[in-house]
Amino acid sequence: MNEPDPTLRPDRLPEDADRALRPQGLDEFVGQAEARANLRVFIASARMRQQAMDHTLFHGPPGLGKTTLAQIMARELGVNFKMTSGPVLAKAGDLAAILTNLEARDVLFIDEIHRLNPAVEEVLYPAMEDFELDLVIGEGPAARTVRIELQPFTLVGATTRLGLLTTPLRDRFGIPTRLQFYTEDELDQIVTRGSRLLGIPSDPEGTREIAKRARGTPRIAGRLLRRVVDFALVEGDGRLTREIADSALTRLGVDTLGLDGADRRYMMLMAEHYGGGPVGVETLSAALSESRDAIEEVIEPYLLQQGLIQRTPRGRMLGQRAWRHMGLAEPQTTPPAQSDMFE
Ligand SMILES: Nc1ncnc2c1ncn2[C@@H]1O[C@H](COP(=O)(O)OP(=O)(O)OP(=O)(O)O)[C@@H](O)[C@H]1O
Ligand SMILES: [Mg+2]
Repeated sequence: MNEPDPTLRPDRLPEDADRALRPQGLDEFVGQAEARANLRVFIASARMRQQAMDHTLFHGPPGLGKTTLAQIMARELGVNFKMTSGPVLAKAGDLAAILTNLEARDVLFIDEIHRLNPAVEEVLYPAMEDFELDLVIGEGPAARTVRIELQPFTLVGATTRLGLLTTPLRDRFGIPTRLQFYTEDELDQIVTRGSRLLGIPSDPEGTREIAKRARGTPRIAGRLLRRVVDFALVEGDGRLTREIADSALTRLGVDTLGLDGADRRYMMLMAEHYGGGPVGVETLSAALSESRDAIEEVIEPYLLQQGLIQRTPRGRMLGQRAWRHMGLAEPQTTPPAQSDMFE
């Protein structure tokens, strides 16, 4: 009677559950209301004018839907989607080959665009601005430039590090769009939709528990949902309940704020070794054996958004909320520079 329905076994879940959960159109895409409303207008306008949509840059922490939105743009524009990434484009010729193969109005998506090699970036400027390619043929005094006309296209760039983009590149995007962390309600909708797509019955309190602990990030919500479903099938009766979600997430080391082991290690280090800061990011990176990039791109944005840490000119500081969350007493000696901050 309590045997799980065999058709719901985890190994019968869609092969690529990540792809299965990916929204296909703007209407299915939850959250980012402002970005979505603007994109809807720009897409409709480009279609009416029958022109390539303006170049678009998505920036924000990982897993918030940059790649998904780029794919949706191509689909809604009714054009091809070509995808590459900054580190993959080693030589100017690599990019030239891709650009010359684009059809009119196609979307070219370059992920991690802050990691473009400068020589490749040079090629991108005239391509973005005038749909032209200036290729240097030969070397030394015999070198000459040939100009190749390109089809008008839309470049969609994505980056987790806006600050690392060069100004000339950044300025060539007509539509810069910052993606925000999702609210609990939005994540709840995403989880509810996900469990429906996976064929798993869910209680509202069950999906809510995952939403609360998804770190504001749809990719994490999807991953946690799949793990909770595993527990629901194997240890429960196949239903996503609050109890199952809570016990599964706790066993996975995801706490009530959605923080994981890396987040807690970061906060505990600051509390126990640096009295709550200020601490420089290089120091934290060395002590945690985490790359500076991982700290700045993955760990810190959510802690900052949650008011668990602050960034000051002298380094990172733990916020009051972090001390409370860790169940530790905040040291009483407030450094003078912080004395104008209210308790
Ligand atoms: N608004 C949304 N609604 C539902 N699911 C979403 C939404 N945004 C993202 N997702 C899901 O979250 C996952 C991550 O999205 P995506 O790959 O687009 O993130 P990203 O911003 O490109 O991340 P990265 O910076 O790591 O490349 C995907 O599986 C996608 O289906
Ligand atoms: Mg991506």
